[in-house]
Amino acid sequence: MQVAQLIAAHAVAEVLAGHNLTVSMPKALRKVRSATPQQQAAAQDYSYLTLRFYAEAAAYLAALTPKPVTDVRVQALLLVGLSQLLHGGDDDFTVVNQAVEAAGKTGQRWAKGLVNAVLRNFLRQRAALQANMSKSEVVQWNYPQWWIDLLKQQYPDDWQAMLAVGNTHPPMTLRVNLRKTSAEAYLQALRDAGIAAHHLGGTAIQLQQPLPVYQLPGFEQGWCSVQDAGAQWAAPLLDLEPGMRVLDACSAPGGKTCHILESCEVELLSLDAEATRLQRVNENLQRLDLQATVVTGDAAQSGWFDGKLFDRILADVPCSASGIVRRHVDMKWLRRPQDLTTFAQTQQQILSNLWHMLAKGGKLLYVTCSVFQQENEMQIQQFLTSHADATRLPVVFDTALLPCERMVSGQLLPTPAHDGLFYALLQKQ
Ligand SMILES: C[S@@+](CC[C@H](N)C(=O)[O-])C[C@H]1O[C@@H](n2cnc3c(N)ncnc32)[C@H](O)[C@@H]1O
Repeated sequence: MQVAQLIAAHAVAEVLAGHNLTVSMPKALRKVRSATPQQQAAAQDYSYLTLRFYAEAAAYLAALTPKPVTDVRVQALLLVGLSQLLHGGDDDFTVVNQAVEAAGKTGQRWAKGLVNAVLRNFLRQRAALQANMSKSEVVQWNYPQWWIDLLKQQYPDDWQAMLAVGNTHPPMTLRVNLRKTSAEAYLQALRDAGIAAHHLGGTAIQLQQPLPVYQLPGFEQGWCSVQDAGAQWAAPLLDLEPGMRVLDACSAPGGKTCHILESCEVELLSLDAEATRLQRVNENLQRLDLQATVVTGDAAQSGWFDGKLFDRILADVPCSASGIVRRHVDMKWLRRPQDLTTFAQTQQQILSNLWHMLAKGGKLLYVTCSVFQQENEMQIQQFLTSHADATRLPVVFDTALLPCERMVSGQLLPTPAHDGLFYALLQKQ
């Protein structure tokens, strides 16, 4: 798997240079076009592993190299190898041998010798290195200090569990399309296909192991979609009735748009600022055999609005993604504390603009996949002080329908069963 390590090193180096993994991974894969699907999948796994445990791997690398490694690709390859030795399931010597082979392909003659020496020294000195390893919280938890401090302050009872769950493999959860099948029938179809899964409740089924979607029974026929259980709360909370005019204001790739349409016969406008991301909405609508009006537009502006008020608005606003960090491991290292202020401003602009488009008596559901209160509770408090015609309704999660293991006033805390999302329901007087 030296090819996989090499691709992972390309991707990790790009992230450490400030680029998103969603852009860096395809770019890294294009550099090694001969990689098999298995090597590509392994490269993805190694990149995630390295970014999940980056602070720890970087601390070991610093302890093992008297001078910093200046070549970014060789440095990234060492981080990949160390992460595999620390937290991967592969045999130690296979990891080292493959990393040495991969180093030979970096174009640096000295790289093979250095990678060999560093990784073998790690294996030899592991116990002593571990004993002397930094006890800093950054190394212990593998998050930046500002992130740890903010969670400590905002969740004094839960911060450790939240950090720990963010470092685990995310579950793969499906939403069964009740227009085509039932949860019981789909569970049986999975069993018949030899796929282990269990019913979380309502439309949510969790797989024991993640799988490529083409292996899922009836995926192309629209029997199911991939959607975290926490995200499956949006459609039920909207309290939909047939014939309602509904806006999904930040809709791409269309998970919640499609869930709304699977749940109820409504007239839906699916808006997003990014035209390329809206292609995914169209693909999902087509696969699931659903209809919506899909429009490119800025939810913080009104140019796209035809003046007909909406009965329901879903505002699944752009955010830090801190509640889904186990799915977007690069975010821990790419986000900066000041980003929260920028997101909060955009979120407030979107919320205020959409409020004018809501009919009297109508409901707006504000959603983020963040756990930071600047984007969540504080945002809603600020909105309520400046909008006297807004009433906050309680967010009631019906746990007979779906799991909601830890919830604090609309804030779903991330758990093994679901991601961390925030929900606030506002009604116009
Ligand atoms: C959290 S994602 C939405 C996920 C989607 N609701 C789903 O369930 O699949 C946020 C989306 O907001 C879009 N976005 C960001 N700024 C926007 C704006 N000003 N107006 C409309 N959409 C925006 C992004 O392109 C992104 O697709």
